[in-house]
Amino acid sequence: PVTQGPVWKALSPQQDQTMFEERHLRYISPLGKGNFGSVELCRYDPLGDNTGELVAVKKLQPNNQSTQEDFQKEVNTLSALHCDYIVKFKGVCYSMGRLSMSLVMEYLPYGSLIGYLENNRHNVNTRRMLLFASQICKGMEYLQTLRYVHRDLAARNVLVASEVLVKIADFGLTKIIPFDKDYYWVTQPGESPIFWYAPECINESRFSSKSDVWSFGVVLHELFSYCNMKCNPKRLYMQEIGHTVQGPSISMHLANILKSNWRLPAPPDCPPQVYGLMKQCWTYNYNERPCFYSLGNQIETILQDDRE
Ligand SMILES: Cc1cnc(Nc2cc(F)c(C3CCN(C)CC3)c(F)c2)nc1Nc1ccc(F)c(N2CCCS2(=O)=O)c1
Repeated sequence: PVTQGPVWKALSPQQDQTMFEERHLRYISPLGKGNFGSVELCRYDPLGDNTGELVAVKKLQPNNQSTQEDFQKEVNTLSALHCDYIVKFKGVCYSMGRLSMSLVMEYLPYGSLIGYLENNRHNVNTRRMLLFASQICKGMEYLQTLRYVHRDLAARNVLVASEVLVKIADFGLTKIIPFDKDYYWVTQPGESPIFWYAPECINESRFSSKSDVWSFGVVLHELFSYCNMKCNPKRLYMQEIGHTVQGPSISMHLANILKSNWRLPAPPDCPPQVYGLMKQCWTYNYNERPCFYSLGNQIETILQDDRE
């Protein structure tokens, strides 16, 4: 007799942990809004007795930028990532009425790194910043091994899970590098965070893990500036470019000052070794930039030295 292979039993909604039924998803409060859509704090409470868990639910804001298809790609991306330093995917919720889908993720109570550092700058010391930096580095190293390019690494997209743990969030712009190349060429650059972009992203829309390394250098700058609005990257670049420059020519001016080797200045009281790391990330030629593995080791070394 022909032996039957394993018969995959279709999971029922209750058994499938990644299916969230809308009727049990209790809205609590808004967490954030942007051109990406909106993120809300909800409690998933199937027992109806408030013992359910808190979750962060991202709803798609159907507008010209992000389409249902992009959102589906974001869901697929996040559901494939399993790393302590990347926000956890929990599932999806289909609201049948509106035929729309929401992305359900773990809820990180401390919010984005920007708000956290602004509100806690007095009790976050160099060691803690380096701990956060090494966690972001490990998350990015994990992404790189899966051939993902984040393309929007910035302090606003890093969330604080606890006093000693941060996680990378928001994979709305993440792309997978095709198997036969080591970069991703973007055709439709939408709202671009150009002040976190490497030169090759500005000039050729060429994205790779090495351009994520450049953005990591800008995140280090934000970290060691305590995400202070007065010296955030956009402000510092615009001071150098000149506030009279407007619109599309900003990226040309930005590309020029980077070409002439101007870089963001060291944040106040920034340890020289840390500024040295930033400068490595901002090497003009992407082939000469360090990889996340090397950056992680250098951060560990600075943490060791700091301990002695
Ligand atoms: C997945 C996830 C898990 N936990 C959390 N916790 C969280 C907890 C919080 F108290 C806050 C704030 C803290 C400050 N007060 C005033 C309001 C609530 C908060 F903003 C977030 N947020 C998540 N996502 C999320 C939320 C909101 C977002 F704007 C963005 N994004 C931003 C750029 C693209 S983005 O979509 O990544 C992601």
